[in-house]
Amino acid sequence: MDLGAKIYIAGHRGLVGSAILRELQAKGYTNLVYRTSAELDLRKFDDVVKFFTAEKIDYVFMAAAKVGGIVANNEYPADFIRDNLLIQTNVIDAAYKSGVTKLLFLGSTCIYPKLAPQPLKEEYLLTGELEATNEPYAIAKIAGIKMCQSYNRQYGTRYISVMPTNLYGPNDNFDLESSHVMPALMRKIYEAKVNQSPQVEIWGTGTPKREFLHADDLAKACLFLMNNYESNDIINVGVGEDISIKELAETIQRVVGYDGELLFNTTKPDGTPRKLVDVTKISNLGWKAEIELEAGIRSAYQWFIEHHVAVAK
Ligand SMILES: NC(=O)C1=CN([C@@H]2O[C@H](COP(=O)(O)OP(=O)(O)OC[C@H]3O[C@@H](n4cnc5c(N)ncnc54)[C@H](OP(=O)(O)O)[C@@H]3O)[C@@H](O)[C@H]2O)C=CC1
Ligand SMILES: C[C@H]1O[C@H](OP(=O)(O)OP(=O)(O)OC[C@H]2O[C@@H](n3cnc4c(=O)[nH]c(N)nc43)[C@H](O)[C@@H]2O)[C@@H](O)[C@@H](O)C1=O
Repeated sequence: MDLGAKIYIAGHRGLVGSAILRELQAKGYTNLVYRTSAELDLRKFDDVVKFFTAEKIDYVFMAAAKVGGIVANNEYPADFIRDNLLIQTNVIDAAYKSGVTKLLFLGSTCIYPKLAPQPLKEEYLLTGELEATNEPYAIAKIAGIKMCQSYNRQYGTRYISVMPTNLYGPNDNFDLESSHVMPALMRKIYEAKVNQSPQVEIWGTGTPKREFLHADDLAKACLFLMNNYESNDIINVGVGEDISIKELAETIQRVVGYDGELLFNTTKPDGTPRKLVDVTKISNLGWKAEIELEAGIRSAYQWFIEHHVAVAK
């Protein structure tokens, strides 16, 4: 991408989109376009086509999606499959119709089979049953991958599909009903400390393992891949290490400074037992994550205190 190329960051206020926007600005890209969902609802095809036609966009980072944690996915499956299919179909098709040079689509590691061998290699896509709690969302993501690949084959486009592991960082969603585990535990453990509660509730058994990548690392990977990756095949982005939810909670307890008891609520779902990604492919291209987990949690927690707690006062 030339520094003056016109770049659209879809979902620029979200966890991933805001990190991509910061990274593009830091690298000197100047011709950046973005819209909030109130300004441009990507579920509305005619509006999306009008936007792409008027803006003459060169590159698209596709970080707009209906996103949520395990319980939100489980309780609102229709919203997750419908909104994601609409958003990604409209953006991919409008990008093609308006002659976009290159597009980066973001999937997720939930596209891999629930019980696939670990670490998850890219070739395991569509080799087994998906995890039930997020199957509709995963099916939408798989449709997005197939749509990019099909447009590349039929129309000669350059659309790449990137599969990040679980993410965290600034502008994450801290709503306890709809968030992922990392922001949820930061908030719950912070509130338990402030309220001097002897216990804090953790969903599930605490035994599932997850891998956590800081959104700033993902943003760097996205720019790297936009500039260096052309294949039709999907590519994983992760750190190559995972920890149990119990270990995650203990790490957050250390960061927050709270030594109460962890109470595991086993009426809540565990989800997939493990989803560690194989990062051999991106490592061989010369990219690796830089932010160590506890340091990343410290900085994300600091962001939470400054933007949520301070604002609420
Ligand atoms: N968070 C994670 O752990 C992971 C995320 N991913 C993927 O990364 C991508 C970004 O996720 P993340 O940043 O976490 O999500 P967020 O929920 O933080 O942000 C999503 C963004 O999408 C925009 N958006 C949602 N609906 C619409 C709509 N109808 N029209 C226009 N814009 C819309 C929102 O815009 P606005 O703010 O203006 O409303 C928001 O900024 C997604 O594709 C997700 O699947 C993959 C793996 C893990
Ligand atoms: C990125 C990925 O994110 C989702 O999958 P997930 O990894 O299962 O999501 P999660 O972060 O919400 O949970 C991870 C683990 O953590 C446990 N857990 C404990 N306590 C809390 C808690 O308080 N909140 C949440 N949300 N989880 C908790 C929870 O029970 C589970 O065992 C997909 O739906 C899909 O969106 C997707 O692709």
